[in-house]
Amino acid sequence: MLEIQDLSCGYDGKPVVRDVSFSVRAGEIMCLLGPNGAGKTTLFKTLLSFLKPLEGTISINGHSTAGWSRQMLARAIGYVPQAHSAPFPYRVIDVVTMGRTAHLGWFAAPNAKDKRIADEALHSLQIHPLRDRIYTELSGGERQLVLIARALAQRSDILIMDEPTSNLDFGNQIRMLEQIRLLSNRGMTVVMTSHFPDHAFLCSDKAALLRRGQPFLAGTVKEVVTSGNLKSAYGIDVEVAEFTAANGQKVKTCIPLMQA
Ligand SMILES: Nc1ncnc2c1ncn2[C@@H]1O[C@H](COP(=O)(O)OP(=O)(O)OP(=O)(O)O)[C@@H](O)[C@H]1O
Repeated sequence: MLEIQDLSCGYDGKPVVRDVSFSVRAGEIMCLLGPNGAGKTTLFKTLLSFLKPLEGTISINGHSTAGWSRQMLARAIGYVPQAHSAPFPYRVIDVVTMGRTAHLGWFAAPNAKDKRIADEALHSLQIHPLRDRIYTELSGGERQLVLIARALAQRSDILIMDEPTSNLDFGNQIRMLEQIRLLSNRGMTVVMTSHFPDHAFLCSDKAALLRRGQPFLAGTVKEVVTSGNLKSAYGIDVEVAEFTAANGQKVKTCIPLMQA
């Protein structure tokens, strides 16, 4: 569904990220890991066409996205930014309806169908009670869910999520990962970033690792999230452990080893 081949991206002709190739199929989740400044946002900006690729191709359902209008791309890919403070105190329903922009013609205002789709998105995430609340008065976790609802209202098949768990407490991080898993169960393709390799174990089918000055890695979570790869990316010693929980669930986790 989403296929990236030999992609290099960066600024002013200078690559930040080189030779990136991966594919994510419908209903799969890919977790993109990498240290600060490795180029995760730069790669996302390129996937979303805010930056032109320096080399390589991005294809959706076998069609290169080069030359697609912003509207065509927005219908194919929804973007969920980190929960942010909106400059104006919009109501939640208005923020979510903004997700319909890609489907509106020039100067057209959202109609009853757009409002219905926005309401459906709120229901599907079980946050409809927030409908008439003011976005800027919500907690970080609630805002993040509203931004996901906005992307769902966009009705794209692919979701790009920039650190969907940032600013969330421990419980809400896990609830957010469960929510992402539910979206993928409905057939959505999700590419998300995280600063926690455990999140790849918890909810991803695939993982990718951007490392400064080293080759890009992509594959199954088991192939990519290894102690050696994490050490080469983050410069710390990490052990990957597996244990069986009381309910029989097998869980893998990364254990950092302190030097001091
Ligand atoms: N507009 C820009 N012009 C030039 N260089 C930029 C620009 N934006 C980012 N960079 C540089 O590109 C590199 C990658 O930045 P990017 O924001 O993509 O990293 P990241 O992996 O998303 O980092 P973080 O995890 O800290 O958010 C950094 O060295 C950064 O300084």
